[in-house]
Amino acid sequence: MGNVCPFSYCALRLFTCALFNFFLPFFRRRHMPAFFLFCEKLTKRENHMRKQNKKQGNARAHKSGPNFSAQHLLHHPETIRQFIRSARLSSSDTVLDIGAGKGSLTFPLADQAGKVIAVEMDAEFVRFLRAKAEGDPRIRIIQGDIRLLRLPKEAFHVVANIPFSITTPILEKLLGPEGRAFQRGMLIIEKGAARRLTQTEMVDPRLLLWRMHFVLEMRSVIPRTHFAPPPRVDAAVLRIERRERPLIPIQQGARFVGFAKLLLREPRIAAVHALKGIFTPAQIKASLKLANVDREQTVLSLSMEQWASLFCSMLQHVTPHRWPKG
Ligand SMILES: C[S@@+](CC[C@H](N)C(=O)[O-])C[C@H]1O[C@@H](n2cnc3c(N)ncnc32)[C@H](O)[C@@H]1O
Repeated sequence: MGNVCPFSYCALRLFTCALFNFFLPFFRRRHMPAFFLFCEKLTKRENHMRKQNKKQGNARAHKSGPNFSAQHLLHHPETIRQFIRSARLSSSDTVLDIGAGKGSLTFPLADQAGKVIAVEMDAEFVRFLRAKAEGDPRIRIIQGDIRLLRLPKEAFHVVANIPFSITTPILEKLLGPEGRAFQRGMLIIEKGAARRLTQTEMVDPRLLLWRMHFVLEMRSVIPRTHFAPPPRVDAAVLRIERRERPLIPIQQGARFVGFAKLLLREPRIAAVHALKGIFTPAQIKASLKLANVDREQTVLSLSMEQWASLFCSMLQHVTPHRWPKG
């Protein structure tokens, strides 16, 4: 600024200021509405595109099924070997591999069992499996959703690394009335789920019912790094074995659930109090004695055998109109 005359500098500033103030209202009136309209249009367009993308995403998810993300393939050779060995299969066994993926279990299973039925929902995996199993009479590959398929009618075992996200529907199918021919299972599931299913204190009537007919046991933990891609959490092996003699009659399942639901409304109170709504005082005394239940023992701490004994006492001694509804 050294050689600029201060007078001309001030005059220039005044002139530009006046020019700006003169044209600004004009610009506002003429161009700003257009500018705002343009911005509004842009935002609308962006919102529209966002909605479209969301719709397409949903459609894709729907088409491929909600569980397609559950593709954690087991790739650790030693874990696979141990897992299959622990299933104790013989050449006369039929094995169901639920969610066969690329067959990391299917093919080694065929070397142990007489027949392997591999179920897989992903068309690409199915193509891969069919090509690899071509000409092998021991392996049958079924493409479909396990939840919608019929289970075998003849005795079968399940040895599988199942899609974790549908653990409950798979168990419902195997351990419920549909799984009449299901004998034994070795299932790889989420570690947390394996813990919940095998803990001694239970508040879920349906789980109690399953355990009237099956023994559930958590075996080894499988680190998440043994899968590709690794799941969020570690997995564990759940062993399921049908009891030689069910603790309650098979056909009384719904009634047992009703009984368990009523008692489990307050799982922390003593069973002697929980039973008051069903049994008379004399019946309570006799049933507790027969089931070997202490007067202070809570509902939560009842063993499987005690549950079964109390339920059977109800069937035997209580008039049906007092039985809790399922
Ligand atoms: C955890 S991966 C196990 C794959 C393979 N058994 C292994 O251990 O490498 C589960 C598999 O189940 C398949 N799957 C997911 N939902 C399914 C369903 N509803 N019915 C059948 N297969 C399903 C997935 O495509 C995936 O291949």
